[in-house]
Parts: sequence; structure tokens; C-alpha cells
Amino acid sequence: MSLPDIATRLERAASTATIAGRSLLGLDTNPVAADWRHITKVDPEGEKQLPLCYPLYLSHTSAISVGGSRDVTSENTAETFDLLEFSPAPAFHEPSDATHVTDETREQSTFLAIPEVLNGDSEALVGTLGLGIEYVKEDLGPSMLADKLGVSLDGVFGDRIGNFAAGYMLQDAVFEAYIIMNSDSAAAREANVTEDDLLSPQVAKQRALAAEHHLESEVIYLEYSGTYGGEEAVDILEAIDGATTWSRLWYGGGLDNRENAQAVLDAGADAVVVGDIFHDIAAEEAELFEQARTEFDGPVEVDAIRDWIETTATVPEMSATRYLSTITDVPQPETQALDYLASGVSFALELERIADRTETDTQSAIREAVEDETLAVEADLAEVLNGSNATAFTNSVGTALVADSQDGDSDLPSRHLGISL
Ligand SMILES: CC(C)=CCC/C(C)=C/CC/C(C)=C/CC/C(C)=C/COP(=O)(O)OP(=O)(O)O
Ligand SMILES: O=P(O)(O)OC[C@@H](O)CO
Repeated sequence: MSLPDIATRLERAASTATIAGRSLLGLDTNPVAADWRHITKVDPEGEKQLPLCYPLYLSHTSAISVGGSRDVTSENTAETFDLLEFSPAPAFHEPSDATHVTDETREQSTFLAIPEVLNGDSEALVGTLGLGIEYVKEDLGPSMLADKLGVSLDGVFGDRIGNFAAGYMLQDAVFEAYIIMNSDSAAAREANVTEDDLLSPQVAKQRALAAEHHLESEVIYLEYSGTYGGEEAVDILEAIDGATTWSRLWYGGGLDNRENAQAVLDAGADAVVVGDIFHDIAAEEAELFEQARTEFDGPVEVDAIRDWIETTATVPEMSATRYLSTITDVPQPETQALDYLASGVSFALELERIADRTETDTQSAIREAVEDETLAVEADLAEVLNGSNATAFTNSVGTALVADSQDGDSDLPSRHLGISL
């Protein structure tokens, strides 16, 4: 038997074993964790910002998806991952274009999640993917290796390296088969999904079966981006959940309270994906801080800030409470939201005092001033970040915000945070 014959037989045997493992033995070989119930989608575009104490909020989510369909670049993606170094939950990369993927983002993300749209045009199913693979094979792969080895590779060897890089990246990637059901959304426009492409539960189930058995998509993603799908979404989830076994089933779009999150989980979603309501916390927190800086003059206890927020704002209706409500195992979202908002405002007020003292200092002098301060928020952060990470977080974020207020440079991109001093 020739070498190619042996390779063919081995490949066939391996794929038969895979199918038998999944279907006959019910083995869960899907690399996407089965116990993820809640994904927070963090968009790197400039207008979508993070609350100051984002590690506190993110300590309750299962994982973070970094990506978005508009105004995303490799730079703002890498900056978002820099901030998420301080996330208690793992972060993965969901690019909407292959050029958002760099050596840096590969190292910073747990895995690469590649969208494919089951009810859009062929561009959104395989076109962008083909373009992406070409980019990895011909540009990214060879340049990553050339950087590491210090020599540039071309000719037959360069081509093989490119093929290897593309194969390796895809082997490692997770595929998300999207069914986009809100035709009036950026994702729908991106994928050319129109009213005519919206699916009935029966057809959605058939496409999901094709995704599980033919595309081997690790995730089937029912997407209502920006709006809640209600009864229609529940019917589609029930139809897909009853038919598929190996792929994870995720729902995203318009979730902003416990009832709608619970409804889609009850309908069979393995996890809910939440985006807008998380970013909304940043603007709310910034507004509270603007009010607090005129309300409080001089050092103030966190308890006093908490009491003040309770009387100034309607906490049950705030985005912080709504976001935490979508995480069904957070027992008291409102109490938790009040604590986290108070931590954010307290941290910002303390940094404002440091900024007043250190006007026109260098970055290292600012860092020293932040390090010397005992910040009340550190104890809260120590509960969700391991080891010395809480101190590293307050020092890095604190230095960045103070330096930014003095138009100085900093290592961390503070423009992604809602608060500025
Ligand atoms: C091979 C490599 C390295 C990358 C491939 C990159 C690919 C194929 C990207 C596919 C992009 C695609 C088909 C996008 C369609 C639209 C979509 C599903 C977008 C995801 O939605 P969000 O970006 O989360 O939506 P919002 O911005 O509306 O929240
Ligand atoms: O922003 P929202 O509406 O929460 O949707 C989340 C996600 O499904 C978007 O891709």
C-alpha cells in the first residue's frame, strides 16, 4: 500500500471514530465549554465603552466575545484585549474581518471564533472565510513566522508554511453558524440578510442540522442583535434544540432582564449572549461620576457613595442591574449593581484627587503616586481577581486615567473606558 493510500485509510478511520463517538456514544468532544451559560460581547469600536470596574461585572459571566461588525480594527481589538488581561473570565476573538487577527490577538484570546451565516448570501457563508484563509496563507502566517524566525520565507517553502499556518489556525478555531433573524441590524446588513431570508422554526432546524453534521459548527447562534426575539425565538430555539446534540446553541439579541434571559435558556439555549446592556453601564457610571464630583468634596467612604446612589438614581432600572439580571445565577442583581456602581464612583473620585495633586507629572511619577495610595476599591477587586492582579489592575487603570487627564501617555488604552477624569 502506498503512503497516500495509508493516509487516506487513516483519515477515514479517524472520521468514522469521530462520528461514532459523537452520535453513538454521545461523547462531548465540542471544545466550547458545555457549562457556559452567559457570554458578554465586548465591541472594540470607540463608542462602545467599558465601565471602570469592569472586572467586577465580568466576574459573573462565563466568557467574553471580543468583536463587532462596524468600525473594528486590529488596533482597537488588541487594545480591548489589553484591558481584558484583567478579566476574571476567558476572552475569545470573534473577528468580522480576517485583518483584525494579529499575532498579538492570537496570544491574547482563548480561541478564535469564526462566524458563518446560514441565511445570508454566499459571501457571508464562505466568501469572507475564503478571503480570510487567503490572507492567513499569503500574509499573516508567513509574516508571523518571519518575525519569529527573523528570516523571510518565499517560494515553495513559503507556500507550505502559509498552508500550514492557515490549516493550523482553522484547526484551532471554533465556527459559529449564525441564523440572523433581525433584518434591521448591522449583522444582517453585513451578511445581506433581508426580510425574505428570515426562517421558520422548521427551516432553521434543517439549517442547524446542516451546520452540525456538514459544517461541524461548534456553535449554532440564533442572532436577533439589538432586539429581543420573543415567542418566535423561543419556537426556533425549541426546534433546533430538539434536533441537534453536539453543537452548542447560543441566543443573542436584546436581552436586558431575568425574564427574557431565562425564557431563551428554558427554550433550549445553552448560553445567552449579551452586548448592548453591558456597554450601557459605562455611560451610566460616567454620568453618576459627573454628579458625584460636584456632590462630594474631599475623601468619602464607599458606604456614603452607595447611600447617595440609592437616593439619586433608580437602581432597579439601571443598566448595571439589568446586565447582572441576565446572569441567572446572580441572586440579587440590584444589590450587586449598587455595590459595583459605588466601587466605580469611589475609584474615580480617588483618582481625581491624585490627578489634582500630580498635575503635569511624568507617567512614572503618576504611577508612583497611584501605587502609594491605598485605594478602597482594591479589596472588592481582590475578591474577583487572583493574587496581585487587583493591585496591578488599580495601578494600571489608575495611571492610564490620570495620565490621560493630563494629556500624557499611558500603557493602557483608557479611551475604551466610559469615565474620564
Ligand atoms: C480566517 C480568519 C482568520 C478569519 C475569518 C473572518 C471571517 C470569516 C469573518 C466573517 C464575518 C461575517 C460573515 C460577518 C457576518 C455578520 C456577523 C455574524 C457579525 C457578528 O455580529 P456582531 O458583530 O456581533 O453584531 P453587532 O455588531 O450587530 O453586535
Ligand atoms: O447587543 P445585544 O442586543 O445584547 O446582542 C448581543 C449579540 O447577539 C450581538 O451580536
